[in-house]
Amino acid sequence: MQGRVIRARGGFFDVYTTEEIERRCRARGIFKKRGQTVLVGDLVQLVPMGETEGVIEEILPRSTELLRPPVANITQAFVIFSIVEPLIQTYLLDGLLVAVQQAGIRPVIVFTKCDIATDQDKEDLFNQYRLTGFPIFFVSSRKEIGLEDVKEALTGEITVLAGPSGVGKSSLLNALAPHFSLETGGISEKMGRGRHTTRHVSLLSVGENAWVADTPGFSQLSLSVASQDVRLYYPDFFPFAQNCPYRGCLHLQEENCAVQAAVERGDLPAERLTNYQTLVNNKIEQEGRQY
Ligand SMILES: Nc1nc2c(ncn2[C@@H]2O[C@H](COP(=O)(O)OP(=O)(O)OP(=O)(O)O)[C@@H](O)[C@H]2O)c(=O)[nH]1
Ligand SMILES: [Zn+2]
Repeated sequence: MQGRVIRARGGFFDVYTTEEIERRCRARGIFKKRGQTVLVGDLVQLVPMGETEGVIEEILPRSTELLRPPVANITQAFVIFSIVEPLIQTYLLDGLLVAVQQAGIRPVIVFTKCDIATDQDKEDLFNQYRLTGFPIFFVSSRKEIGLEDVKEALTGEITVLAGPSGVGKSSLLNALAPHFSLETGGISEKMGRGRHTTRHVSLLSVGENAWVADTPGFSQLSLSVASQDVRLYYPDFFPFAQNCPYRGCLHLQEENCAVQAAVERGDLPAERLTNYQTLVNNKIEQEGRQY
């Protein structure tokens, strides 16, 4: 029998099985000997025991593996930013898009709190990210705008949420699946998350064959990409970068850089390039300090 590990606690693993029930499982001792750990998100082979228990016999190959939170087989990351309150910082958004792709995970851009943003703001953001080809959603958890489209995007996927504090990640999860009643507003939750409390990641069911990790992932700190590789995560630059005078053009100050030319013509959003250049320059500086 197969199943998906959705929770790990005190040496037990809760596995959602093909029978569509949860079984509380132990892992075979052999994993420890091999130095393997069962992760939340793992697809496992198990032997059922009784009505509600089982033993995990095998971990099936993982497509992705995150360290923070420790979760396997994430297929997509919702990169979540509010447009206002707090005001969007596109530099952080662009950095998260790079970090997510670097982990082999597909980014989905979600702009929250649409109820308090202007149409002009939404249009500008849409135009800024349209050429990346990543899916873009505009939602309001408070006014229940755009939630159906988001639900559809979650189907068949294991999703992790990423984004700064206060942008409405918990509110979005609550709006999608009200039975979670996650704490929102930050304060009480942050106190519960004190330095000494261990946070366990769980997968929450947000519909049939749709799972979301309850602990956000990725941060600016997790971005370990080399300066010359940043450009590999800018699909909106690709069609123009082909015409740069030489391979390996970093699109910084190079003469006849086709990406810079595209921005000057208005074919690429200027902010995408300036954020990119800041990121690359910061990386170059960091690398310089390491030697
Ligand atoms: N106007 C408006 N406010 C919202 C919306 N969604 C969330 N908020 C408010 O934004 C604040 C932060 O929401 P949370 O859901 O706690 O944000 P979070 O991203 O989970 O924050 P952290 O737990 O700190 O990471 C709360 O005061 C919410 O009431 C929305 O759609 N519209
Ligand atoms: Zn270039």
